[in-house]
Amino acid sequence: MHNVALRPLVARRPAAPLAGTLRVPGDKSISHRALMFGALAVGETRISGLLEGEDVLRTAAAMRMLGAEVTQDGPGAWRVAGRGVGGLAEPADVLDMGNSGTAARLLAGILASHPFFSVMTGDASLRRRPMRRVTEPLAACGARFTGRSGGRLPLAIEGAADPLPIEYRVPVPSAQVKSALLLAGLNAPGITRIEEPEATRDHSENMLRHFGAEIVVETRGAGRVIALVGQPELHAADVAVPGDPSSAAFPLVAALLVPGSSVRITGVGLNPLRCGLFTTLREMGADLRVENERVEGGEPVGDIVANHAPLRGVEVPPERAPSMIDEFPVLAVAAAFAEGLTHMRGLQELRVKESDRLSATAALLTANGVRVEILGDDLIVHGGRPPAGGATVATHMDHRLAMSALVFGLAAEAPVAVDDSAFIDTSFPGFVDLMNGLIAGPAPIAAPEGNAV
Ligand SMILES: O=C(O)C1=C[C@@H](OP(=O)(O)O)[C@@H](O)[C@H](O)C1
Ligand SMILES: C=C(OP(=O)(O)O)C(=O)O
Repeated sequence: MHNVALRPLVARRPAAPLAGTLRVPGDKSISHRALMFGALAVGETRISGLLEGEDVLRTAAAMRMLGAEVTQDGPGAWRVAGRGVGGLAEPADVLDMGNSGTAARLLAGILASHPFFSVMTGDASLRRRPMRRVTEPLAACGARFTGRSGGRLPLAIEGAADPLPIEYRVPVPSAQVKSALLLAGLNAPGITRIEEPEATRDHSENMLRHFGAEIVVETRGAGRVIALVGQPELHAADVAVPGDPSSAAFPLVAALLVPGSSVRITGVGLNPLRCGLFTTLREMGADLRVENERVEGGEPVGDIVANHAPLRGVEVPPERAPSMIDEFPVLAVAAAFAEGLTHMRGLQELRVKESDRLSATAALLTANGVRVEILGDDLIVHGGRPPAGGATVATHMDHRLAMSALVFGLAAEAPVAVDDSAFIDTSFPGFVDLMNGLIAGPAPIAAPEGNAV
């Protein structure tokens, strides 16, 4: 349990369908990277649309502690005056990455190849998450990591004085591990070569190119090999952060589930390595359209229109998992309202997120009257009966569980409560107001009687 006051909420069926046009906050993955690459570039990087969620604010604070000048000019508008590759300075205090796996793991890569001592920690959720997946391969550049049992945070890091380039095949599909190694490779002479057996989100690769690094990406089977030439001069570059498809998932699924709804979400990032949920929902019969497709800041972007439609269960193949890894809790909610079985395969990575999302998602649905099975690393949701609702869901310091449970409550027969909504701010500040703003009449998401939000 964390030590700030809990913020319970309850969601109930709205008096009217969801309708309107909205923008979701900036992409979390791209926001972290814009601040980090900006700090490693020479000159001033200007960022628009930065996600001002807790996770990204932790990265901003860490970059400041490492000597970059990070300034907020207005909502979403930030500037980073960088120190150049290898130019960051020893932090005077512990780097606290809060709830953010991305911030912690990418930062480990940066710290590994800077010749100074640092200590990193995080909140109770992050301190439970595995870090050896980055510290073991990063040690090959000459860095030393000392952590708690299981290699967990807090972690003491002695960065390499003369970092070596790394060659590594990432054993799990993880953009965080890949990105940590690329960040370390930036300050090593020679070629850092990373192979991933399955393609994962490529925002680091795209942004490295955007900042002037030499990087070659080759397809190998279902995966990729990435070769980065070390010690480039990165040049400050402007970054326009698109709306986060992982955040868009919540209003979008809510619109599919609440009868009569029609919602347009503008400026959503449509990187193909992030679009597995949209593909799956279409296969389920969802009425989803993409309009105004365009490229902004090197990433594909479009407006998504979602209209309520009946859904049917589908098989989600394991090779699709990396492209929708954060969307399984909300897909499971959609599956509960679909006709028939939805079988999601190959979800082992869900066990090491902010919570064990495989068992917590199953618990969310079971508590609310939906039949669910976990078979090895697969999740099977039995749809077909109107989900009852009525439970209070334990969210385990996990923003995606909290938002998924509230979306469930908007369509279930009885209201659904969450024990704590505080962590929603890590990725989707303003979520509750934005959802309530789509509905005419009394706010369907609110504090339970007798609780102030
Ligand atoms: O690289 C990134 O920005 C992210 C990668 C994914 O984690 P893994 O690399 O652990 O799969 C994802 O779950 C996380 O929300 C963001
Ligand atoms: C897994 C997530 O984030 P992170 O790993 O950065 O904590 C997420 O946002 O769903």
